[in-house]
Amino acid sequence: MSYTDIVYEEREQIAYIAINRPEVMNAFRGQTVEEMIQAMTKAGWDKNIAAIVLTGTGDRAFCTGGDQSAHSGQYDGRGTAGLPIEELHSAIRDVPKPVIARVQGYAIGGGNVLATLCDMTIASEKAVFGQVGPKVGSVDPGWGTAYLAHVVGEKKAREIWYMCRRYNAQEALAMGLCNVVVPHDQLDAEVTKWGRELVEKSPTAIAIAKRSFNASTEHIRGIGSLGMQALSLYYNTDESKEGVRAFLEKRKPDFRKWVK
Ligand SMILES: CC(C)(COP(=O)(O)OP(=O)(O)OC[C@H]1O[C@@H](n2cnc3c(N)ncnc32)[C@H](O)[C@@H]1OP(=O)(O)O)[C@@H](O)C(=O)NCCC(=O)NCCSC(=O)c1cc(O)c2ccccc2c1O
Repeated sequence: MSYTDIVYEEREQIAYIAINRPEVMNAFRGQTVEEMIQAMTKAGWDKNIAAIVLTGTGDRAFCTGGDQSAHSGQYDGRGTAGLPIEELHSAIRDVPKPVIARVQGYAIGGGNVLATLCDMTIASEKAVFGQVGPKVGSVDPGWGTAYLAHVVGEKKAREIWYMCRRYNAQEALAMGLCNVVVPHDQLDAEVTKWGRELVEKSPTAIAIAKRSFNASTEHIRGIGSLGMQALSLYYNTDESKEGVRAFLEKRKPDFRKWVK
């Protein structure tokens, strides 16, 4: 398959999937998510691949979530809310090998959810993490909220979602949102080092460990798919549309005007 929205590479038994939409800070549209699912599944079930690195091209953004310019009530792809994002989340969870988020810039909105869902996160000191849902008329009702609480704790997860603040790499490290922070120019060397170490490990032991880690949070998949139905209805409200309009018009949203 040839890709338009991502770059896919394999080096030294490590697969690299990079969102390649720097003009929108590596935000994803329907096509992007389809390609990511395809690449994640291909790498995930290839016995020669030991680890998968998920990242974005350029220096500004890992991923800033849904492409707001491809959003008018619903996104432009398939799936409950116009993006097959649940399938991508499932692919990251289900592939029997470690997925590493290489975060070199903004990991915001749905981009933050992707980084959270990866098995491990390696961040550059320039990385910025955060949620924007309640600022732009959206929310991730499964992995992005409930699973985040497993990763950083209930209080911090609620702060992240309700307050929509940005967190630098050191703050993310302190709350357990990433595994390590390295100087920006050493990020690729660090990612390669972790990848090479994984190549040396027993693939079956790692697959069993991953499934075992997954087991205790598997119920969140159901919460997410139920929540996606609600999100789809929410996207069609004036309250949600106000968030998208305000972002594109570069102004503060006035949600209270639209609450029914
Ligand atoms: C990332 C930012 C914090 C950066 O802020 P900064 O001030 O540095 O830069 P700008 O705001 O001026 O942005 C520069 C440039 O990039 C464009 N851009 C940035 N993000 C997006 C985006 N997501 N979509 C489209 N375009 C984007 C921006 O418009 C500027 O373009 P110019 O042409 O004017 O230069 C800040 O940009 C920011 O907060 N971005 C908001 C990101 C956002 O709203 N994300 C979507 C949240 S909702 C979501 O992610 C989501 C996730 C899911 O998993 C879903 C699943 C199913 C359905 C829906 C889902 C969903 O909505």
